[in-house]
Amino acid sequence: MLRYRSIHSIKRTQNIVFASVFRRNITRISPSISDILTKHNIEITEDDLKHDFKEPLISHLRKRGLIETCVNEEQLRKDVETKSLGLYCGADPTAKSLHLGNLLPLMVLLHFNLRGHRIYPLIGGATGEVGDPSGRSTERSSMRDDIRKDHIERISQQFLNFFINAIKYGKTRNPEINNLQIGSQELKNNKEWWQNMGMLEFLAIYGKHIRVNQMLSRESIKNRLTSEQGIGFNEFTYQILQAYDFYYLNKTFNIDIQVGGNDQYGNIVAGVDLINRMRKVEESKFANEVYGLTVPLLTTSNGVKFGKSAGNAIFIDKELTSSYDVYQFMYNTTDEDIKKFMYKFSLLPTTIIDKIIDLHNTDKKVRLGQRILAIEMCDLIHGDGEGLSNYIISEILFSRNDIRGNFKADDVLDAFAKQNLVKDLSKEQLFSTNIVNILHEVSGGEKSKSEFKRMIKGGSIYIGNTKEGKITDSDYSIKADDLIEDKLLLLKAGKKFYVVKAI
Ligand SMILES: N[C@@H](Cc1ccc(O)cc1)C(=O)O
Repeated sequence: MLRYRSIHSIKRTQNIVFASVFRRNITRISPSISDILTKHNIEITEDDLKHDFKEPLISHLRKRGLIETCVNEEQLRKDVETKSLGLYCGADPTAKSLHLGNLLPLMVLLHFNLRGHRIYPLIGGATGEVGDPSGRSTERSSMRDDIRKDHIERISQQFLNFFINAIKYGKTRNPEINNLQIGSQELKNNKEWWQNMGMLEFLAIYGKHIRVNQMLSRESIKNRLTSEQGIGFNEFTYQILQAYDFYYLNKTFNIDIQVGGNDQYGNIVAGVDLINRMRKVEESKFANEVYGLTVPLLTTSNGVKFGKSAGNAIFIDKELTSSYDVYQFMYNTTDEDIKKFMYKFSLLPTTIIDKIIDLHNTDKKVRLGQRILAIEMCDLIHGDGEGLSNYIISEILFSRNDIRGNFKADDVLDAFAKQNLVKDLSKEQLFSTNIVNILHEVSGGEKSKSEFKRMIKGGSIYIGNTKEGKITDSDYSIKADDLIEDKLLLLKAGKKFYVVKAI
């Protein structure tokens, strides 16, 4: 039963009753998102919170659209519910930062981790030197050693931060996660085992178990063989390196599952094959089955690869892509893609996502779905509260909705403080002089007083973010009423906002 309606259809009195009933359940969720849900009368019940964890994990991941192919699915469905499994997913240090496209396999690791399984993100310190031909039509250009090292350090840190943050984020979206026994997380670098491997040793022990005809039949190789440029021996042998990684990790750390993008299918299967062949040779008896999982290649409804904006990747490193840009990117999601992306990247209960989407569909212009999706993505990557801050900033910049009454003064101050855009001024100072002096002061002398006077004449100075706040008199002095919650003053000069904290 849907216990919510569009805000437009609820009478004020009803609204208050609903809100107070709902708040009991919702307050256990972060205000970053619960305030919006409450405002739209979306109730979260205990059943909603428990629902996803009652589903068998593989079914749940399929429902969330996180699985494209699954090697040995039938057995995996059983093992995942009864055993503690280890999973790994690798990324080569080809760029300074992971990007949104890399997050999908990490979400699979995350869901397993929440249910107690061990996860091992792996940085390809060794494989990065060779270059994966998967999904590429041309050869990778080589990279300087010092640059690769720098990438390795950065991506290793991003891996660790991602999982720490994503789990924290998860707890703010579903308190049920606090009751779970979360699995361990350990970072690996395949340079660790490759740097001591001798070529002779490798060929003698493993070479004969790796079949060249199978290597030639992989999609990524076939395409390149027929290309004019051909394929270098390094890229041709890449799949062996990844196959051996899986074998080594399975034998040494009991890692049972490799997760990757759909273009990694060939490399993952190569690993499963090598493990099975070596087990026969080594006569290992009690070993578990091994598994491969690939996630779909994410494309948008416009047919472009997800995670790129004007051809550039959206990075998870804040210094390369600000969280505000992540928000804007996700806010531009088409209506058709919202559910798909929310299922994949949010840890909100799926029943709540369904309610959000139903409500979104009643009035798409409101862009409720885009807003929540953008908040979810920012909070997942950069921490709870980031999304709300960006939501507030973009509402102030682009919307005519009065922020007074819609946002708490502290949240607005917090949002702008993150961008270093809040200026503290004492109330005595604020109330004792005219608006031109205040503007001059808060702009840091960026514009002269006469320029501000001219702007007032031209009608482009406002208090607040609505038309009603237009200032027409250069001698106007700020009143207590102009402050929001007695502490926030928002000034708009042309396209620019100045945020003042009255102390
Ligand atoms: N080949 C993977 C990275 C990787 C490297 C080593 C592995 O063992 C696993 C995965 C990629 O390019 O995305």
